[in-house]
This record gives sequence, structure tokens and C-alpha cells, in this order.
Amino acid sequence: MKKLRRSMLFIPGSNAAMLATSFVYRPDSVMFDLEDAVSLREKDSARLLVMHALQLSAYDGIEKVVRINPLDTLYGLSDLEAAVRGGADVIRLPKTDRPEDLYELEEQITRIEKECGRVEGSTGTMAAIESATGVVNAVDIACCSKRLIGIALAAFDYVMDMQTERGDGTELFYARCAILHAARVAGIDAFDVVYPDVNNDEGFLEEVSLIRKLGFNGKSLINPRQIELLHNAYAPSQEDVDYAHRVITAARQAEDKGLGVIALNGKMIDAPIINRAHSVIERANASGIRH
Ligand SMILES: CC(C)(COP(=O)(O)OP(=O)(O)OC[C@H]1O[C@@H](n2cnc3c(N)ncnc32)[C@H](O)[C@@H]1OP(=O)(O)O)[C@@H](O)C(=O)NCCC(=O)NCCSC(=O)C[C@@](O)(CC(=O)O)C(=O)O
Ligand SMILES: [Mg+2]
Repeated sequence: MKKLRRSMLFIPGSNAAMLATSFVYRPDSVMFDLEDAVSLREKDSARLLVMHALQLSAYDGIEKVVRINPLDTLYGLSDLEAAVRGGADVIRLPKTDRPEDLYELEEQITRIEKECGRVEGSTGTMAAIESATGVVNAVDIACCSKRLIGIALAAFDYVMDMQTERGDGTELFYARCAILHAARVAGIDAFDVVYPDVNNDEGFLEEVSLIRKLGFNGKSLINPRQIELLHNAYAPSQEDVDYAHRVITAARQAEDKGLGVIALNGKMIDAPIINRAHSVIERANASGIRH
């Protein structure tokens, strides 16, 4: 069963209380942030707090991602040392513009893994794409490293680079499609942007409905109240599950009769529809039914 990565909750690395308790929200992944949620004067203390949080067994079963500062800043390499040595599952590299950014990251991770005795290759990476250059290079970025588990669009820096602002999503249309296609070409996951208005459930759910239909695996989140809403919206409905069972039964009967393509209630059923039916059942088993 493929790992679910619907929700990736940003937790500011400088907030000791949030770091110590956020496992209770059970997102698919937590993202301990050392970059933009942390002020310059708190960078060093946040790194220590995150290293400590990585050791907490209460996070077992939740993927632990650390967003480091870019490697060309004063903090990036120290962040990476702490995150890899601390046992992060995945390093999120912000502001990834080209494959070279990841080559450098990968080289450093391999060195640190060797030095601290971690299994070589056990630290995953993900690239956040936050500029027009990054979007244009998305396929090259997505395909450039075996460590990459996914790529994410980061809307706030991206819209600044594009000289526009966050709105109804029109401003993200091309970038979302480009990131998704790049992820699918590379066979990795695609993550959508954070939704900043934490009190607007209706707006959040509209955005989730759009990105689910487009095909994103999930979304970066900034508030725990968004997790349950997202997981529920990503779960298949009872109707979807019932239909998937009917498709699988019809497909088995067709196979017994030696038929390739059949119809169910006037609709063609062939291999892609049968594969989709299996994936609906798998998702229902993993995430429950939408309520
Ligand atoms: C938004 C708000 C201030 C609202 O506060 P509020 O106080 O109104 O929240 P409430 O709902 O009232 O909190 C109820 C309870 O949940 C606790 N709680 C809240 N948030 C929690 C959380 N995140 N983790 C754990 N716990 C949490 C809270 O402590 C309380 O606990 P308790 O007191 O015990 O009941 C707060 O959520 C928050 O700080 N969010 C994180 C913001 C952040 O990380 N920004 C940086 C990442 S984006 C970026 O950098 C842009 C990007 O780079 C993105 C990209 O790359 O994709 C790009 O370019 O686009
Ligand atoms: Mg950003």
C-alpha cells in the first residue's frame, strides 16, 4: 500500500509547545520549519528544539519532515546537519530553482549519513518550488534524484515572483498543472500550497476539492483544524466504494467468460476503470469513508 501523504502540517521550529504536542493531531506528515516561520534571532534555538522533537517517540507513525533554510544562507548547512543526525525522514528544500540545488543537498546528506552512521540513502528529500524558474524547471527537478519523495508548490513566494497575489487560484493555474505533470513524470508525490485563512472552512474545502480533482496527493497545512477537513475530503464516498465493488465483481465475471471489455449499467468497463476501482477500495481501507 502506497504511503498516504494528504496532510503535511507546518510547525514553527521556534514554538516549543507546538513541537512537543502536535503528534496528537495525527497528520500524515509533520513539517518542522526552520525557514520562514522562524525569525533570524531564533534560528539557532529553533534548530535545537527541532532536533529534540525529532527524538520524541510520540511522533512514531507520522512522517517527520524538516524544512531547512536554503544551503546558500548562513543557517542551511547547520539545519541539515541537525535534521539528518536527528533522524528526519525527509528534508524539504525551500526555493528550489534547478536540479543543481538538489545535487548539492544530496551530496551533503550522503556525507552526514556516513558520518553519523545512518543507512546511506535513508533520508528522503522534497523540493519546494517557489519561483517562475522553479516551475519552468519542474520536470528536471522532479527527475533529478532518487531521494526525492515529492515536489511542492509554495504559493506565497511564487506569486511574489510572478508579480501577482493570492486569489481564487487563477494565479496558480499553470504552476499547479506544471508541478503535477512533473511529479507524475518522475513517479513522485505532488503537494499543493498552504491555505492561509484558517477560519474559512468553506474556502479551504473549495480549494481541496479543486486540487483533489487535479490529482495532487495532498497539501501543506498551517493549522491542525485543517487536517480532519482535508482527510475527509480525500476519502472516497460510500457511493464510490459501492460502485468500485460492482466494477470489480463485473470484471471478474467478464474474465470468467473470456471477455475483455464489458458494460456496467451502460458504461464501458475496461482496465483503467478496474484499476481505479481497486485504488478506491485501497483508499477506503486506508482512510475510511467520507462523512
Ligand atoms: C496561522 C496561525 C498563526 C493561527 O493561529 P491561531 O492561534 O489562530 O490558531 P488556532 O486554530 O486558534 O490554534 C488552536 C490550537 O492549535 C495550535 N496550533 C495552531 N497552529 C498550529 C500548527 N501549525 N502546528 C501545531 N499546532 C498548532 C495552537 O497552538 C492551539 O493550541 P492550544 O492552545 O493547545 O489549543 C497558526 O496556526 C500558525 O502559527 N501556523 C503555522 C504558520 C507557519 O508555519 N507558517 C510558515 C509556513 S507557510 C510559508 O512559509 C509560506 C510558503 O513558504 C509555504 C510553502 O512552502 O508551502 C510559501 O512560500 O507559500
Ligand atoms: Mg516560501
